[in-house]
Amino acid sequence: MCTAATYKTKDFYMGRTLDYEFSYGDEITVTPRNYPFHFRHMEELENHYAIIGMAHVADDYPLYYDAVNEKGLGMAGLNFVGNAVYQEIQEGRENVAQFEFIPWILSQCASVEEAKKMLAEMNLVGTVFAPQFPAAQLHWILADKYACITIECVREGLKVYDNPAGVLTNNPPFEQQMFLLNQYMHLSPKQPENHFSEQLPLQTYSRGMGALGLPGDLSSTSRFAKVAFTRAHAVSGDSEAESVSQFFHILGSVDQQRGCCEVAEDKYEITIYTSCWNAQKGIYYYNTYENHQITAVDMHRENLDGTTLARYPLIQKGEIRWQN
Ligand SMILES: C[C@H](CCC(=O)NCCS(=O)(=O)O)[C@H]1CC[C@H]2[C@@H]3[C@H](O)C[C@@H]4C[C@H](O)CC[C@]4(C)[C@H]3C[C@H](O)[C@]12C
Repeated sequence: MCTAATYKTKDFYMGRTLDYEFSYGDEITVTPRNYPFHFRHMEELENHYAIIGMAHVADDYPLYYDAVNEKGLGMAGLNFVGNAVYQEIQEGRENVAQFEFIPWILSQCASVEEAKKMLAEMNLVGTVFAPQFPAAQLHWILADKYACITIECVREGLKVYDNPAGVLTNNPPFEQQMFLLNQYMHLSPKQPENHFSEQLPLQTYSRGMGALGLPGDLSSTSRFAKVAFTRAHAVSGDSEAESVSQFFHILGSVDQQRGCCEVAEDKYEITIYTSCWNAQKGIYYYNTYENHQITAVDMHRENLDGTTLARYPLIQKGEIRWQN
């Protein structure tokens, strides 16, 4: 399972949890402007926007999971197993392989508006990067500080939805996730009043009772509701430290602890990493399951006019700060 969200204070932030039972070998990867993208079914792109994000690098190619470009447009791919259906190659269209989708959009679009125009020309195909990497069945959240959309390629074709919740998890399709939110419209951060019965002396006995009924399990629909509620009510100061800290708390509301989601005997899905990027500043923050310290990589500290990838393996080891 995975969860992605957007968040706005003075700056615009976005990020995701990556929940899985194993890691592909993830690295914060900066693709500079002159790294050539050799697309499988389209012309090579020699110059483009710089990108920073989490990727598995194979044969010097950044297989991005989530990323943001220097214009502040960000995108994340989340599992959509059983529902993602890629298209057949078609002459006269932009045939984008699923693993090229994030680089193709982020290298060329400065905004969601621009991306929507590119999506109208796109044919998303299932071409694999290499035999050992079968096509990942994903759907995507794409956002800048003005707009957020969800992109799903299903049996009926490519669907693009406005995403007013600013949240994405996994199955079922996005429209159903949004519909299910109707169930929770009575929830509130304020304490409830007794509408149950005037004849009964009902009282609140604990703080937080306004959100009684907000799900806490790890299913995709429950995480969608939990994080949508948390994000909608999150309050923080405008500073970078307060905003980033609050963002990690928002996604922390759907953190997966080892042992609670068994996917095979003795195999558990966990939150491998949580990311948060400041879209305007091009800074990528993350922490990992064992390392709660927030670590940052700033794209603007790299040579963005270069031709080679800059790669930073995740710092996985946590440290305890002793006070005595
Ligand atoms: C496993 C990751 C998604 C995690 C997730 O959504 N978990 C939910 C589990 S569940 O459905 O709810 O059960 C996805 C997100 C991005 C994916 C990677 C990216 O798409 C980049 C390449 C794409 C290649 O086709 C496969 C390898 C790969 C390197 C992908 C491996 C894997 O599928 C990743 C890492």
